[in-house]
Amino acid sequence: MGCGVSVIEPDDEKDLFLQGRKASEAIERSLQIQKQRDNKEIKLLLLGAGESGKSTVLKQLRLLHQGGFTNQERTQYTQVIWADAIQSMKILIVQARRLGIPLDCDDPQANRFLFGQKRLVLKAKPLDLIDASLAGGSGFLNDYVLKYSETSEQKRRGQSTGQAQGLENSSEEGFYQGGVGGEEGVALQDLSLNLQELSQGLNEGETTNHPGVRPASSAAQVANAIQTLWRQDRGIRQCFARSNEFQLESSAEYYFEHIHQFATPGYVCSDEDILKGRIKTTGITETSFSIGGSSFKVLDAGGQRSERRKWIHCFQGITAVLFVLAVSEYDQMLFEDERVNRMHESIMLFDTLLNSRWFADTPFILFLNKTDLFQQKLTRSPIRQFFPHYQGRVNDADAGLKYFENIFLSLNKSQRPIYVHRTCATDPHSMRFVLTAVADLIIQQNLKKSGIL
Ligand SMILES: Nc1nc2c(ncn2[C@@H]2O[C@H](COP(=O)(O)OP(=O)(O)OP(=O)(O)O)[C@@H](O)[C@H]2O)c(=O)[nH]1
Ligand SMILES: [Mg+2]
Repeated sequence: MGCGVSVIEPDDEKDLFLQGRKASEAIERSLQIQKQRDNKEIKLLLLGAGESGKSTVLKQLRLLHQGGFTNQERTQYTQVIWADAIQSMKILIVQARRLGIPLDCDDPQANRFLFGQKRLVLKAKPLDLIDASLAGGSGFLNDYVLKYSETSEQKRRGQSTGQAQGLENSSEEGFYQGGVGGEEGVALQDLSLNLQELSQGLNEGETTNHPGVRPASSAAQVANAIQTLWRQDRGIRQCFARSNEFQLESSAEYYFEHIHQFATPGYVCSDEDILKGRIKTTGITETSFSIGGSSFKVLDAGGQRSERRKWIHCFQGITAVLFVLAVSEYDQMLFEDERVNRMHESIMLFDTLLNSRWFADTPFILFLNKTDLFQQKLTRSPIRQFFPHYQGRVNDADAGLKYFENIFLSLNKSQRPIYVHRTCATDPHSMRFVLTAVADLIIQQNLKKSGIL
């Protein structure tokens, strides 16, 4: 904010009262100028739980209005996706064991080849196979280790609660605490997924005796092994179909289908890869756009619980809130706390934000996102199993979406309309229409608010 300078005339020099008055007038003028500037700029705040698709929506805006992504981002995503792909396949192998799903690759007698491929994947060390500096340096490494260090599930949970700063007694407390009750009686699932231990176990005596396993495997070999397991092992597919029962990247299937490209040194991600890739947002990013002659500032906030305590810092002067709900996650648990259903978390979050004093006059737009994944899972994961009040048919996507939409709309305690869109944030074609409609709506609302319409 710029500060005006008050000019002191010679006659006024000794008149302290006049000097003071001029100084406050100058400050007042400068505040007015700032306010006018703020009124002109549209501030759109993206909120929602972790992994709901906020940053993907922002990526679509960048494709539409900013010419897309930089080369540095494209190489960064190659590294991150490659590492996530390896780890995602490891997770499927280990989870299959936990869930009692027999894997074709588990039997060295029946299928020596697949067995060898499994060993290759389990022994692969993603951090040795990628260029960590291109992936985002130490920030990436910290997040990455936390993300995949299964023994830290409790730590993840600890980080998501009890660290409230300055909001302990406020009514907004709910949006970072998650509103979850006591821990009594809740058994922590031991996923037996400490991948480090797993790799150590392998190193102790399992390295030399099996055909197909080489001590040091190249990226191409690991990629090949992932592709083979994905295509040929029926147990891996069965386990994937039950991935709502554990934590797996939303785009794991895409990574496996395109595994060789991510393993190729020097590969530069396409727009589609970047839309499918995931880098968790930490803090709040601000991106400016010019849309339809209006200046937009889009604020993208990290949605995981530990990130939400930062939200309040950007609640002032918001023109509209765009709340992103991953509607497909009605059968999944939070990454931060595997006792809590993701849909329940989003409902609580939306309720707290929509009815908070901060946004009493702010328009809300609700994206029912990940409709593609929603549609795909309806039959294998019936909504009624998780939401017993649901009356619609099992595979009726429209009824399912309407059901969740009504739950969210029923939380509205004000007269404000809530604008709802069904979205697949990774699809540039449909998002172009949705985002154009949203921008038009916000521009109109802003003009009305500033008295121009
Ligand atoms: N299939 C599918 N995947 C989606 C969709 N929207 C987002 N994703 C994927 O979901 C993952 C998470 O998306 P992000 O945009 O990073 O989620 P976020 O809300 O920004 O997450 P935080 O930064 O942790 O708050 C990414 O791998 C996206 O590609 C969708 O509509 N369909
Ligand atoms: Mg994000």
